[in-house]
Amino acid sequence: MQRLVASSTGARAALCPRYTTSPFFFTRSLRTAAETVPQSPIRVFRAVDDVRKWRKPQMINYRSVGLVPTMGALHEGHLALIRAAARENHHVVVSIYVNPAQFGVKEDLSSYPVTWETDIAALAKLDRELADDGGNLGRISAVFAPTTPEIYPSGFPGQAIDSKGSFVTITPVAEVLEGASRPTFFRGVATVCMKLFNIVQPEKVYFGQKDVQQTVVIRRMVKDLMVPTEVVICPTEREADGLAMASRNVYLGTRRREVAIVLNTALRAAENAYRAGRTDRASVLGAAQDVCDMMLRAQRDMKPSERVLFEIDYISLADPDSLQEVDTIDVAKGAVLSGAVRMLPVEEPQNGEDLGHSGGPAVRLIDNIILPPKST
Ligand SMILES: Nc1ncnc2c1ncn2[C@@H]1O[C@H](COP(=O)(O)OP(=O)(O)OP(=O)(O)O)[C@@H](O)[C@H]1O
Ligand SMILES: CC(C)(CO)[C@@H](O)C(=O)[O-]
Ligand code: BAL
Repeated sequence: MQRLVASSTGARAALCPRYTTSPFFFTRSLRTAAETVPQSPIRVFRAVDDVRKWRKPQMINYRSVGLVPTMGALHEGHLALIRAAARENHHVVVSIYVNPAQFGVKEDLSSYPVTWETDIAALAKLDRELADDGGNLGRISAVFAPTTPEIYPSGFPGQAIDSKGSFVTITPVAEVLEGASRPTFFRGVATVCMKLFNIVQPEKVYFGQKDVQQTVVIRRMVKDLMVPTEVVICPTEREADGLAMASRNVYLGTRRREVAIVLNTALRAAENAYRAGRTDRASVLGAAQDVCDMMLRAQRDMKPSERVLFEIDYISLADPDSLQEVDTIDVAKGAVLSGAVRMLPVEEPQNGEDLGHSGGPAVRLIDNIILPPKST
């Protein structure tokens, strides 16, 4: 039988079994319970220090960690990266952080989809799947979802081009293509990725081919700044019609979703030209341009209440290492075909029409196809 001790601690012990007269246990029991994703053992870390405390023993015990950086609004593309990381690492850490520094001042930071509850439910479900599959080395051990003051301890430097702060810049590869349209984008990406790599200290980091220039920038950063991690690139996951999965697809709504395939259709036409033996820029990119022109003409022939207009930002044929434009494809190296399209808001929205997330603003989508080397 438990004896009640006549002290204030003892009185509390009678009311609540978590309190005991042992000073050691008393101290421990007052600690806040670690946050986890509901119905899963996945820890949720908000603070850099907590990640470091968790990481240290893994390092001492030679347990490998794979990091999957994301901005949340998770879809199958993200889950494929996590699956790849679980196959190759004892622990997977998924970061979810909408990094304001990579958004231009006029970009969609304020409306970027934030779906924390569905994201963590998807992670819990995937983690159970990973546990049941004997082919995996590890599972999802943690989600790192920091706040902006945590990630920018000296204060957030701002989103402006001339912001002052501690930045990582990777030039010239970050200045072309996406970097030309979004001048602060890769400065923000490289800076936050360097921070994430320093915090988590992963053996491997996982990125999607969908953001091809990002993969080139991160590889270059890791190489030039001697970051001790391996960059793994996973293939682009696509919808059934070929549209690259992307968090921003939720902005599209039904009408624009059908036409959003234009970029992938154009890139595939260019790929076919290469496969058919064309290596000159005019033929390869001409095939893509023809598709864009034809699809835009077809939309312009429709009523404003039914059509979808779009603007091609760029379609590029570039060297795979430098991302500089090429006039002729060096078949020993192959090339990167990439592009960006701006889907304009629909005209004359109809009553009850699904316009997409946040009322269907203009949305910029990217895609790419790697043209592989050919043996001569
Ligand atoms: N369809 C996809 N297939 C494979 N990887 C993807 C895909 N979409 C995104 N990723 C990768 O997931 C990681 C996190 O990307 P992010 O959270 O920005 O999602 P996103 O879908 O690219 O968002 P956005 O719509 O803003 O471009 C990146 O490495 C990105 O390349
Ligand atoms: C790599 C990344 C998570 C950095 O914020 C982001 O650019 C993304 O989601 O691709
Ligand atoms: N995946 C790209 C993130 C961005 O556009 O900000």
